[in-house]
Amino acid sequence: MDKQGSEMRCHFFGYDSNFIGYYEKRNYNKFNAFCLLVLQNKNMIQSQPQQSQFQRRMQKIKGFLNSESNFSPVEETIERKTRTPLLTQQQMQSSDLSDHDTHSNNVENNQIGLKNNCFLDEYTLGEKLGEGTNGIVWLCWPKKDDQTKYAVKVIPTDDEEIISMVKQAFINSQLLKSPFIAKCYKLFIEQTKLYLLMEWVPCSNLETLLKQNQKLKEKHVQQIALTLLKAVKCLHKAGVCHRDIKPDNIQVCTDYKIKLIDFGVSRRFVTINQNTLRYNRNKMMTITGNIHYRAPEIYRDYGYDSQVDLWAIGVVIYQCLTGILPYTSEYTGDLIEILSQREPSLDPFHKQVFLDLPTSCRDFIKRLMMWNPLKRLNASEALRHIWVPSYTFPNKIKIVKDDIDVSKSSQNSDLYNKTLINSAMILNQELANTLLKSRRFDAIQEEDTPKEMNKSLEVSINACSYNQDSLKQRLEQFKLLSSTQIHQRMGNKKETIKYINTITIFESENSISDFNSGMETSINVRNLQVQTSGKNVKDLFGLNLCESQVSLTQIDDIMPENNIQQLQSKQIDADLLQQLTQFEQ
Ligand SMILES: Nc1ncnc2c1ncn2[C@@H]1O[C@H](COP(=O)(O)OP(=O)(O)OP(=O)(O)O)[C@@H](O)[C@H]1O
Repeated sequence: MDKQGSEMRCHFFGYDSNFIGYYEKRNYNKFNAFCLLVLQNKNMIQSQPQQSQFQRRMQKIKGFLNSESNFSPVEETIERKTRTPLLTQQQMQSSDLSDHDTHSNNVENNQIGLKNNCFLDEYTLGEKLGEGTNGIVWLCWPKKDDQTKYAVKVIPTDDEEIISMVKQAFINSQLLKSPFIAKCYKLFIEQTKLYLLMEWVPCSNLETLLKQNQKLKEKHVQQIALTLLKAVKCLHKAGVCHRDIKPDNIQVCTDYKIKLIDFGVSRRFVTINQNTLRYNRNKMMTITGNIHYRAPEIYRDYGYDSQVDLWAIGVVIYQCLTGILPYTSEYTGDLIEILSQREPSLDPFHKQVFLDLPTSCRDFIKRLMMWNPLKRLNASEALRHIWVPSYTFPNKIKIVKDDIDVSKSSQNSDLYNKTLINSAMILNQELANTLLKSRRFDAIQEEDTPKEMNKSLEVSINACSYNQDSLKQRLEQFKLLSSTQIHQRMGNKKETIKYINTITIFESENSISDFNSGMETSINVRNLQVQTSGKNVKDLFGLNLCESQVSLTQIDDIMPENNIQQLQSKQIDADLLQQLTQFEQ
């Protein structure tokens, strides 16, 4: 294609029913310039299979046009007020990450929008909605239809680097379809200003809410967490990392459902190798985002991935529930030093405001704020955590209904039961998930393992009487043991894996036999049975098998003694019973 014979890369830009457009990349000193060429009549590709194969490849490439190198400024010959093509949502919808063939209808719809009009020719500006570091956000509406309201972010700039970043952010936003992410409709790039036309989210910002109330009610935070996680799940599925999750970027509606805004520093971490057309997951290196919400791995040399968004969610939830940030310091340098350390800083989890939170909630936050991103929950896993309201109990975990003696349950504390069940569920789920996940890492070990070991874990609940210390100890053992096993497996070590088959919590009016010791225990002793498939596990508190202590969720205060006594007289609650009966397979 290059008449001078110099090497040029050719980039697909778009096509309509007749033509296919390309960018050619040329080097002008340090800038890469692109020429838009309408090169080829599509009909020149004769055979039908060839044409559809070509179109498939083009669709894929088009989806990855937005890598920084590909989206360099376009030198336009057409004289117009806007300097670059106005990118419409319709056009960008074609940036499909899927491997499947796209319907030709979609293809026909994707047209390049070269518009001559200015934003202010088409829209009227209304009141100011907010202000960020990059620009001011205004309410606006089309001149032709003043009933439809939008938000527009006006960014005063002619800096090519910023323009490129905003384009990147805009394109990233086009990949996302979630009710919990504010939509971006159009981007106008003018001589000295950018106009980003967005969905107007007529509600408060989380930052403002926190300033007004300091902290929020748990049930409201649960709703925020649920919708935020759903937004982030969608984001990550599309291969986009937000990288700036913080209260300012979370709009909270009256029902506490959120809309995520501001994709200013978002990044595509999934790209395609244009030669092989295979997906690559890329590590990110740039230190970005608000310092208080930055994950520790952002400061490491080896790069980070989308798990940084989960850390940020952990910090946001911590802040919403306690009214304080987990890591603070008078000097930014000190904060960076804390986060740069290899060893985790557990200070936030020892603060009284944190310890006052319910166990399942603390467990959730700790799992989101794991120092090691590999041990941190991802968005899908976090959505399955018991603390998140839409959590549906996985049918793999079985609780035997007959084991629940309702007549005796009135003596129990429903809260206490919930705590136990929750903890057991979380542990079992964690183990089950890890077993599933780890199968691909250690397939050979799986073969050596008896088949039934891969089956789901079983939880049976009997009515219980207990001794808190004994229970706590047992639960700790189970927790540590399961964590140990998990990390043993994740590390793909060769040690024999000992599985935990059953965890049983039971209560009896009569004396009961302790499974592990075989000792008889008295009436008011509550027991937790932990049955392992192997012999007694020698290194029960095998911290040395784990990469770091922080991987072990601390069960430090299941329930204070006086609370238990207080709650023992309460009836088991109807919801709990219903939940339990749902477990039946
Ligand atoms: N779609 C929207 N609907 C309603 N209000 C919005 C919308 N987008 C932004 N805002 C308001 O404008 C404020 C600033 O927006 P935004 O965070 O996008 O700006 P920014 O320059 O990227 O800020 P920063 O980079 O400092 O986070 C927000 O905190 C929010 O209150």
